[in-house]
Amino acid sequence: MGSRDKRLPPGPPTVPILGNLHQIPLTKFHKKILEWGNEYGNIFSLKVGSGTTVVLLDRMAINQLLDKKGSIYSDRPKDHVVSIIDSGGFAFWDNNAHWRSQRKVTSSSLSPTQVEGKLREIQEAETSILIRDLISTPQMFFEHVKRTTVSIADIITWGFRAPTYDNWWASGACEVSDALFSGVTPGAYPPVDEFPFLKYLPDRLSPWRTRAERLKQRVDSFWGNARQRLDERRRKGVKRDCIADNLLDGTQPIDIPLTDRQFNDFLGFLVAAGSDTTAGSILASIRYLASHPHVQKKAQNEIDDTCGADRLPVWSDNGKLPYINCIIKEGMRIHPVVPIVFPHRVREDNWYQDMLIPRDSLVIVPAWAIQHSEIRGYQDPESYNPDRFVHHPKLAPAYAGNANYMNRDEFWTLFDHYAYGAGRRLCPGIHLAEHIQWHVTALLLWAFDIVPTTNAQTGEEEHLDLESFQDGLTQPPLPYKVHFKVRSKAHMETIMRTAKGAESFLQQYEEV
Ligand code: HEM
Repeated sequence: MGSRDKRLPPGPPTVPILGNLHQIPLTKFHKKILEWGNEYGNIFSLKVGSGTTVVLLDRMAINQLLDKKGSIYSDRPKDHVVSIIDSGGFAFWDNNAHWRSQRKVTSSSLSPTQVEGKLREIQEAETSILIRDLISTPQMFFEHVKRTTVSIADIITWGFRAPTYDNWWASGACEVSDALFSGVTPGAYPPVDEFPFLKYLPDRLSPWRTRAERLKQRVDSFWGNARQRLDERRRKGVKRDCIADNLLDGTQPIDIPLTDRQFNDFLGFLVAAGSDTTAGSILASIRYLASHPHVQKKAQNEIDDTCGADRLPVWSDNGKLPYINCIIKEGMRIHPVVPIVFPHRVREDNWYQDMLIPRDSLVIVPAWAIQHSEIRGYQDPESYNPDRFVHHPKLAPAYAGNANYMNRDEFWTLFDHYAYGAGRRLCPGIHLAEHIQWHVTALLLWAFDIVPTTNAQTGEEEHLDLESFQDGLTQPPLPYKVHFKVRSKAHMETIMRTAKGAESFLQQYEEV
């Protein structure tokens, strides 16, 4: 136990029983992966007890295995603690009929046609409210960004919006999602699956079990409450065009009908997965923009030529604003908010380049490590430079879904990132996430110069630490300060006018 079979990909030396467990850091694991990749190669393995993890830093291997052999590379880890919590909707399920059924509903509800069609106005309206709120209470910009992403997700799934961050649909949903992601983060509980005897210890020696059971109750109770609000609205005869109502009315078909609990978990998880990640990406990007004024200026030149000060950018301007796409892509390259993509599990023994990837191994795509590696394709990877994408400016779905990885990544010349994962588990929210980021980035740069704050006493610019992120499964930035300076009086008037129209459009999603 703990030793490495000679047929496995190479990796750091192991010790009996633990394997490499003692070498896996509890924080900044994504950075350690890059170090190990440089030492042991693009495909290496780690042993934890009886389990094997294979790390793929190799674009071709990701394509050959996760994309091309998706039928065997798309299960999820068998995780005892996650199975106690069991509130992950389909994200934590194996590639089975239930997973396919829920994934199909998600993909069709969040398809490019939907995101650019009936969901576009919701995004436009909520982002113009964001810009208005940044003028009235700029110090609350973390809350405003989170409110925006969670409200869009709430409307699409449950048909309710969150007008302020204090609203239950925003703060409540964000808190329960944070708790869920923290609860399933590796390191939050002992490696029970690799050392199965831990499962049999009594409760008093297994605080992780009690924590998992409490988390299950908390998540269940929160999304159960959302369900009551939905049922109450429907009892009053108010139906809305959202996933919940469409499922209940049968206008959204589903292959395998859901129990009440599955229904609540499914919609709840979509909100959790869609809001925290998107807000984290946007907040990271704002900090890079604040410390790179020339990047803002370049985008603003494009925006000003296209929109002037009398109207906000809208999605149909997309073709004329390619630099906005470059900013989004560089933000997700330099800081993928999920730095290590959730593991995939391989269903049967498989050989790749004379190396065995044994059945039940976990396979990891370390997005951060690949995207921070000069030898894996990014020149000067530590520098924030959206210009690296100017000849490759389409948004991520155009490349991520491409069957030919050379097109996806154009090896050695131009590259796209892995921030949304790979293969059959590729994030099904990718189109929505990219569109929300597009709207927020375009509107922010149209409306404001984003500048570092100044010290009241010395008058000097305050330093922005570009490296301070939360640790865990998702890694949004830790709180920081910036100043949102409205670009002109004309911009201000346009913002207020547009926000008024947005408020009246969004009223249809208020609680009844
Ligand atoms: C910037 C924003 C986002 C990022 C960085 C992101 C990233 C990811 C990643 C890395 C995965 C795992 C992929 C894999 O296993 O290979 C994933 C899965 C998933 N994401 Fe996203 N995501 C984002 C936004 C969204 C949105 C807006 C939604 C929906 C509203 C969403 C829903 C999901 C779901 C349901 C899964 C599980 C898919 C499955 O297991 O089959 N995500 N996401």
